[in-house]
Amino acid sequence: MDSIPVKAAAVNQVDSTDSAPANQQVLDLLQSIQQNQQRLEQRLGELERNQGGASQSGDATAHHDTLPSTAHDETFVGAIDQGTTSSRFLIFNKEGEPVASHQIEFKQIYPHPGWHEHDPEEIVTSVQLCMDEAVKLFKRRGYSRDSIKAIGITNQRETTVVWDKNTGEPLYNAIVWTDTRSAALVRELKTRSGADKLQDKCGLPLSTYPSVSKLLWMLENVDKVKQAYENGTLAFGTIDAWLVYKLNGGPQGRDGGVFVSEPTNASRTMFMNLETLDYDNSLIDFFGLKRDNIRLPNIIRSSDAEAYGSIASGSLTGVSITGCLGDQSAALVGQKGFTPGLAKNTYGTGCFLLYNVGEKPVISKHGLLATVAFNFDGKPIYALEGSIAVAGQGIKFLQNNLGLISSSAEINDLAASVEDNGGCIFVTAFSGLFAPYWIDDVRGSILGITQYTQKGHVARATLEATCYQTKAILNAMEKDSGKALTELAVDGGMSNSDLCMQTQADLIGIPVIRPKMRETTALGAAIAAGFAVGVWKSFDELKELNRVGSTTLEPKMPAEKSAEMFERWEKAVKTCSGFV
Ligand SMILES: Nc1ncnc2c1ncn2[C@@H]1O[C@H](COP(=O)(O)OP(=O)(O)O)[C@@H](O)[C@H]1O
Ligand SMILES: O=P(O)(O)OC[C@H](O)CO
Repeated sequence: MDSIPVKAAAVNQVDSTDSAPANQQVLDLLQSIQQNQQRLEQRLGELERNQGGASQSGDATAHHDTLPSTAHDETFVGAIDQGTTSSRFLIFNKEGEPVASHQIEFKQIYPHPGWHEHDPEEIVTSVQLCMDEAVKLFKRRGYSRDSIKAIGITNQRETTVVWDKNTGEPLYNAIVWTDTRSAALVRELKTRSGADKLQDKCGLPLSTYPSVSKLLWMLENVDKVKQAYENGTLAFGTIDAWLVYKLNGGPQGRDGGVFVSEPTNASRTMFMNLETLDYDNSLIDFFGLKRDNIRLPNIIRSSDAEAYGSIASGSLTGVSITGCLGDQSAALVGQKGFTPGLAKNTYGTGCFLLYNVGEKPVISKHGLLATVAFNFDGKPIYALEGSIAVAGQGIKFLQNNLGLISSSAEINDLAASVEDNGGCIFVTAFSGLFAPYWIDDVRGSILGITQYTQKGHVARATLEATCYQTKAILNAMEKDSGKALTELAVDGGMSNSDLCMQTQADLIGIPVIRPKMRETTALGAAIAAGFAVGVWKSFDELKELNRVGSTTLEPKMPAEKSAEMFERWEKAVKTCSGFV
């Protein structure tokens, strides 16, 4: 919203000391104009605060009710958050407060049951548009574009893009992390010798989830991809690599294209060795790929002032990209989970619990993943991860497929219209079940339906499904780490639901802490970028960021009741396993 020019000059020209009583009317009129002007400006301020840089579409998850009182010559860091359902760009000040943002939902492509694609070009254009719109808003608020010192990127992980290294042309739609088309291929891989040793090296179990299975499917099924592989022009990357490449200008960028990734993303391909933080030929061999035929992005640090290049076009042309993190690692950083023992759970499209385990990876024996939390300075920090494939996606299903609600936020009223789940359990296994179960022959199933079941029960069961899986993950984490969490930091779109977060606290029996500013994923990317250019210099400096105004949800349900609910969930999982 542009500010209305203040017409103060005419008012100021009236010198009230000269005024004869006959002029009183004029003075009163001028005073009333001045008061109106002030009211108008106040109202404008309010409107902008309410807009708060909020999203332009769908589920606005911006929570910036107050406009930070920052001096306009401050330093800012931009953050691109390229998620599964939307792209956003946020501009943060040094206090970690977003001062402007823009969000766009983009097309979800479901060509067949179990298939899920994105258009790689649309991903890039949505990001560019978000940057341009957020910068417009930023400038309208009186800030200078030159005060944006660096840009960080955070992104949906595992989603796989392949393109021609010479032309920059995508060779197929991006195959999204949720996609299960490679199930048969994965079953075959599991029978190969050495399959049981993979996780020790790369941290992930064989499943349809990591990027490699998506790449192998394309190599088997898409002629253009096969051909590029044979010609040695096949570039493969996760969304971070694709975005950095395109934002730098593609093949016209520096050195014929900036082609980099970093460990929190590269570790999700199954090609990266967790200890060396580099591609491991034994992993690549296992998958039957020829290293020379495939161009893999260089793995660099998550925070780097030079190597990520800079924005080649649009309103931020010339601004350097200096940090990058997969979205779940970024959320851990944004929640300031820098020390071992800290954990966060992000309820987005899926839901991902990351637990900082320190300087050595922990290979799970109980269905969790080992992953890189961040690598800012060459000393990587690792995390144990519990990945849930369907969280907010279940809510979107009720909205888009069943028409039970018309916006995500409505699920809360619908779920609150009933007292409990009425015996209903929704195993939201649209992509099979991920951690800690890793069952790929199960599909979404609603159990326990009777004549008594109402829409509200299904809504409640949808929210509860993520909470049960979180409980199962925490149980596994406790077994792997030998420690129990004492509280759980949460964020992500679905954490907006009080009912869901209360259910979560009830089921896990520990407090759930939700920050006021929930764009922690973007904040994490900004931190990675800001570190590289000295906006922040130490973890200590970040302690106070986003601390004020958090909500704590204490467990209220009797332990026996929550144990009984969880037992029913586990029974439901067993009941529908093996269905496919
Ligand atoms: N008020 C709300 N209550 C419950 N769920 C919500 C609410 N607002 C958004 N969501 C859910 O949050 C998800 C989006 O969260 P977000 O963190 O933006 O995810 P992503 O990064 O995966 O795109 C959507 O699936 C949506 O259903
Ligand atoms: O889109 P989100 O936020 O659910 O995150 C996607 C994950 O990175 C997939 O591993």
